[in-house]
Amino acid sequence: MLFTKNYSTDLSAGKYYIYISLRRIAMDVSTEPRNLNGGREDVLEQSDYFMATAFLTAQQSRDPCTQVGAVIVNERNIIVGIGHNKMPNGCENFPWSKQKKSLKDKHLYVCHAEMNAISNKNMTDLKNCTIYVTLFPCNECAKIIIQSGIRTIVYMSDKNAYTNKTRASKMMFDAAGVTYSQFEPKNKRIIVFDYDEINRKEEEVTPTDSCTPAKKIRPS
Ligand SMILES: O=c1ccn([C@H]2C[C@H](O)[C@@H](COP(=O)(O)O)O2)c(=O)[nH]1
Repeated sequence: MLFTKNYSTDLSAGKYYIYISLRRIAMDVSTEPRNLNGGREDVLEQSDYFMATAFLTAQQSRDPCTQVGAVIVNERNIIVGIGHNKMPNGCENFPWSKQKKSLKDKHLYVCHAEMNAISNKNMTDLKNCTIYVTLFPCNECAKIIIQSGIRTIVYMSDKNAYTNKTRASKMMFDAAGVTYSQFEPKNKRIIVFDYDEINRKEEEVTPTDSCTPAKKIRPS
Protein backbone atom coordinates (compact mmCIF):
# COMPACT_ATOMS: atom_id res chain seq x y z
CA MET A 1 0.00 0.00 0.00
CA LEU A 2 1.23 3.47 -0.85
CA PHE A 3 2.46 5.77 1.94
CA THR A 4 0.97 4.24 5.05
CA LYS A 5 4.19 3.89 6.95
CA ASN A 6 4.42 4.76 10.63
CA TYR A 7 7.75 5.83 12.01
CA SER A 8 8.50 6.61 15.59
CA THR A 9 11.54 6.93 17.77
CA ASP A 10 12.27 7.39 21.44
CA LEU A 11 15.99 7.65 20.86
CA SER A 12 16.48 10.33 23.50
CA ALA A 13 15.63 8.20 26.50
CA GLY A 14 11.92 8.34 25.85
CA LYS A 15 11.88 12.11 26.28
CA TYR A 16 10.54 13.04 22.91
CA TYR A 17 8.47 11.39 20.28
CA ILE A 18 8.61 12.19 16.60
CA TYR A 19 5.86 10.62 14.62
CA ILE A 20 5.74 10.67 10.88
CA SER A 21 2.44 9.11 10.09
CA LEU A 22 2.06 9.90 6.38
CA ARG A 23 -1.67 9.74 7.06
CA ARG A 24 -3.05 13.29 7.26
CA ILE A 25 -2.52 16.53 5.44
CA ALA A 26 -2.82 20.22 6.08
CA MET A 27 -5.44 20.86 3.42
CA ASP A 28 -8.44 20.89 5.72
CA VAL A 29 -8.21 24.61 6.35
CA SER A 30 -11.79 25.11 7.46
CA THR A 31 -11.43 23.81 11.06
CA GLU A 32 -7.99 25.16 11.90
CA PRO A 33 -7.39 28.03 14.35
CA ARG A 34 -6.73 31.35 12.60
CA ASN A 35 -4.95 34.51 13.69
CA LEU A 36 -6.46 37.99 13.47
CA ASN A 37 -5.47 38.33 9.82
CA GLY A 38 -7.12 35.05 8.91
CA GLY A 39 -3.80 33.20 8.65
CA ARG A 40 -3.38 29.68 10.01
CA GLU A 41 -2.12 29.55 13.62
CA ASP A 42 -1.14 25.92 13.79
CA VAL A 43 1.86 26.13 11.46
CA LEU A 44 4.92 23.90 11.58
CA GLU A 45 7.57 25.71 13.61
CA GLN A 46 10.90 26.17 11.83
CA SER A 47 13.13 24.04 14.09
CA ASP A 48 10.49 21.27 14.10
CA TYR A 49 10.53 21.40 10.32
CA PHE A 50 14.32 21.07 10.16
CA MET A 51 14.50 18.16 12.60
CA ALA A 52 11.57 16.40 10.94
CA THR A 53 13.38 16.85 7.61
CA ALA A 54 16.47 15.24 9.14
CA PHE A 55 14.35 12.26 10.28
CA LEU A 56 12.69 11.98 6.88
CA THR A 57 16.10 12.09 5.21
CA ALA A 58 17.34 9.34 7.54
CA GLN A 59 14.63 7.10 6.10
CA GLN A 60 16.62 6.96 2.87
CA SER A 61 19.45 5.13 4.63
CA ARG A 62 19.98 1.45 3.84
CA ASP A 63 21.77 0.84 7.13
CA PRO A 64 19.75 -1.93 8.86
CA CYS A 65 20.81 -0.79 12.36
CA THR A 66 21.11 2.97 12.53
CA GLN A 67 19.65 5.48 10.10
CA VAL A 68 20.98 9.01 10.47
CA GLY A 69 19.83 12.24 8.83
CA ALA A 70 21.50 15.68 8.80
CA VAL A 71 20.22 19.05 7.61
CA ILE A 72 22.42 22.16 7.44
CA VAL A 73 20.70 25.51 7.74
CA ASN A 74 22.29 28.91 7.11
CA GLU A 75 21.87 32.15 9.06
CA ARG A 76 18.76 33.00 7.04
CA ASN A 77 17.17 29.65 7.93
CA ILE A 78 17.58 28.23 4.45
CA ILE A 79 18.58 24.60 4.01
CA VAL A 80 22.01 24.53 2.34
CA GLY A 81 22.97 20.86 2.74
CA ILE A 82 21.28 17.57 3.49
CA GLY A 83 22.47 13.99 3.83
CA HIS A 84 22.02 10.53 5.30
CA ASN A 85 24.41 7.66 6.04
CA LYS A 86 25.11 5.77 2.84
CA MET A 87 27.81 3.93 0.96
CA PRO A 88 30.10 6.08 -1.22
CA ASN A 89 29.13 6.56 -4.86
CA GLY A 90 30.02 3.45 -6.85
CA CYS A 91 30.18 1.33 -3.66
CA GLU A 92 26.41 0.86 -3.29
CA ASN A 93 26.75 -2.93 -3.12
CA PHE A 94 29.22 -2.97 -0.24
CA PRO A 95 28.14 -4.95 2.86
CA TRP A 96 26.01 -3.53 5.64
CA SER A 97 27.15 -6.12 8.18
CA LYS A 98 28.96 -5.45 11.43
CA GLN A 99 31.99 -7.70 11.55
CA LYS A 100 34.83 -6.17 13.48
CA LYS A 101 38.29 -6.89 12.03
CA SER A 102 36.73 -8.09 8.78
CA LEU A 103 36.67 -6.40 5.39
CA LYS A 104 32.91 -7.00 5.47
CA ASP A 105 32.42 -4.42 8.23
CA LYS A 106 30.20 -1.53 7.09
CA HIS A 107 32.05 0.95 9.30
CA LEU A 108 35.05 0.75 6.97
CA TYR A 109 33.03 2.17 4.09
CA VAL A 110 29.89 4.05 5.08
CA CYS A 111 29.82 7.84 4.65
CA HIS A 112 28.18 9.42 7.65
CA ALA A 113 25.14 11.66 7.32
CA GLU A 114 27.03 14.78 8.44
CA MET A 115 29.81 14.16 5.92
CA ASN A 116 27.26 13.75 3.13
CA ALA A 117 25.35 16.87 4.16
CA ILE A 118 28.58 18.88 4.17
CA SER A 119 29.81 17.51 0.84
CA ASN A 120 26.37 18.17 -0.71
CA LYS A 121 26.42 21.83 0.38
CA ASN A 122 25.25 24.43 -2.11
CA MET A 123 27.16 27.33 -0.51
CA THR A 124 30.87 27.99 -0.81
CA ASP A 125 31.29 27.81 2.94
CA LEU A 126 29.16 26.88 5.92
CA LYS A 127 30.33 29.64 8.24
CA ASN A 128 27.90 30.17 11.15
CA CYS A 129 25.50 27.50 9.91
CA THR A 130 23.51 25.14 12.16
CA ILE A 131 23.35 21.40 11.63
CA TYR A 132 20.26 19.42 12.68
CA VAL A 133 21.17 15.78 13.26
CA THR A 134 19.11 12.82 14.39
CA LEU A 135 22.15 11.39 16.26
CA PHE A 136 24.95 13.20 18.09
CA PRO A 137 27.93 13.41 15.68
CA CYS A 138 30.82 10.97 16.13
CA ASN A 139 34.41 12.20 16.53
CA GLU A 140 35.17 11.93 12.80
CA CYS A 141 32.09 13.98 11.91
CA ALA A 142 32.94 16.44 14.69
CA LYS A 143 36.26 17.19 12.97
CA ILE A 144 34.59 17.83 9.63
CA ILE A 145 31.83 19.93 11.22
CA ILE A 146 34.37 22.13 13.02
CA GLN A 147 36.51 22.60 9.90
CA SER A 148 33.46 23.46 7.79
CA GLY A 149 32.60 26.54 9.90
CA ILE A 150 29.32 25.19 11.31
CA ARG A 151 28.86 26.77 14.75
CA THR A 152 25.77 25.11 16.17
CA ILE A 153 24.61 21.50 16.52
CA VAL A 154 21.02 20.56 17.27
CA TYR A 155 20.76 16.83 17.91
CA MET A 156 18.01 14.42 18.86
CA SER A 157 19.57 11.21 20.14
CA ASP A 158 22.61 10.96 22.37
CA LYS A 159 22.46 7.19 22.57
CA ASN A 160 26.27 6.86 22.27
CA ALA A 161 27.01 9.43 24.98
CA TYR A 162 28.96 6.89 27.04
CA THR A 163 31.42 6.10 24.20
CA ASN A 164 34.86 7.64 23.80
CA LYS A 165 33.93 8.74 20.26
CA THR A 166 31.10 10.91 21.56
CA ARG A 167 33.17 12.12 24.51
CA ALA A 168 35.93 13.13 22.08
CA SER A 169 33.37 14.93 19.88
CA LYS A 170 32.15 16.97 22.84
CA MET A 171 35.72 17.82 23.90
CA MET A 172 36.48 19.05 20.38
CA PHE A 173 33.24 21.04 20.09
CA ASP A 174 33.89 22.65 23.49
CA ALA A 175 37.46 23.59 22.54
CA ALA A 176 36.41 24.93 19.13
CA GLY A 177 33.46 26.93 20.47
CA VAL A 178 30.85 24.90 18.59
CA THR A 179 27.69 24.82 20.67
CA TYR A 180 25.39 21.81 20.88
CA SER A 181 21.97 21.30 22.41
CA GLN A 182 19.38 18.58 22.43
CA PHE A 183 16.35 19.29 20.29
CA GLU A 184 13.21 20.37 22.09
CA PRO A 185 10.23 19.90 19.79
CA LYS A 186 7.41 22.43 19.88
CA ASN A 187 5.11 19.72 18.54
CA LYS A 188 5.51 16.22 19.92
CA ARG A 189 3.92 14.83 16.77
CA ILE A 190 4.89 15.91 13.29
CA ILE A 191 2.31 14.74 10.83
CA VAL A 192 3.32 14.56 7.22
CA PHE A 193 0.82 13.43 4.62
CA ASP A 194 -0.86 10.73 2.65
CA TYR A 195 -1.38 11.29 -1.08
CA ASP A 196 -4.69 9.38 -1.02
CA GLU A 197 -5.86 11.68 1.76
CA ILE A 198 -4.83 14.76 -0.27
CA ASN A 199 -7.00 13.61 -3.14
CA ARG A 200 -9.91 12.81 -0.83
CA LYS A 201 -9.78 16.22 0.88
CA GLU A 202 -9.66 17.95 -2.49
CA GLU A 203 -12.96 16.30 -3.34
CA GLU A 204 -14.52 17.17 0.03
CA VAL A 205 -13.38 20.69 0.86
CA THR A 206 -16.01 23.41 0.63
CA PRO A 207 -15.05 26.98 -0.31
CA THR A 208 -14.91 29.51 2.56
CA ASP A 209 -14.39 33.27 2.43
CA SER A 210 -10.62 32.83 2.55
CA CYS A 211 -9.91 29.62 0.70
CA THR A 212 -10.96 28.15 -2.55
CA PRO A 213 -10.14 24.53 -3.26
CA ALA A 214 -7.94 23.77 -6.22
CA LYS A 215 -9.98 22.87 -9.29
CA LYS A 216 -9.86 19.21 -10.07
CA ILE A 217 -9.46 18.26 -13.69
CA ARG A 218 -11.51 15.16 -14.24
CA PRO A 219 -10.86 12.79 -17.08
CA SER A 220 -13.74 13.00 -19.60
O1 LIG B 1 27.88 10.68 13.59
C1 LIG B 1 27.47 9.65 13.00
C2 LIG B 1 27.66 8.39 13.54
C3 LIG B 1 27.24 7.29 12.84
N1 LIG B 1 26.67 7.43 11.63
C4 LIG B 1 26.22 6.24 10.90
C5 LIG B 1 27.29 5.30 10.46
C6 LIG B 1 26.61 3.97 10.44
O2 LIG B 1 25.93 3.80 9.20
C7 LIG B 1 25.61 4.10 11.56
C8 LIG B 1 26.11 3.53 12.87
O3 LIG B 1 25.90 2.16 12.82
P1 LIG B 1 25.94 1.26 14.15
O4 LIG B 1 25.47 -0.08 13.69
O5 LIG B 1 25.01 1.90 15.13
O6 LIG B 1 27.36 1.26 14.62
O7 LIG B 1 25.37 5.48 11.73
C9 LIG B 1 26.45 8.67 11.09
O8 LIG B 1 25.89 8.82 9.98
N2 LIG B 1 26.86 9.76 11.80
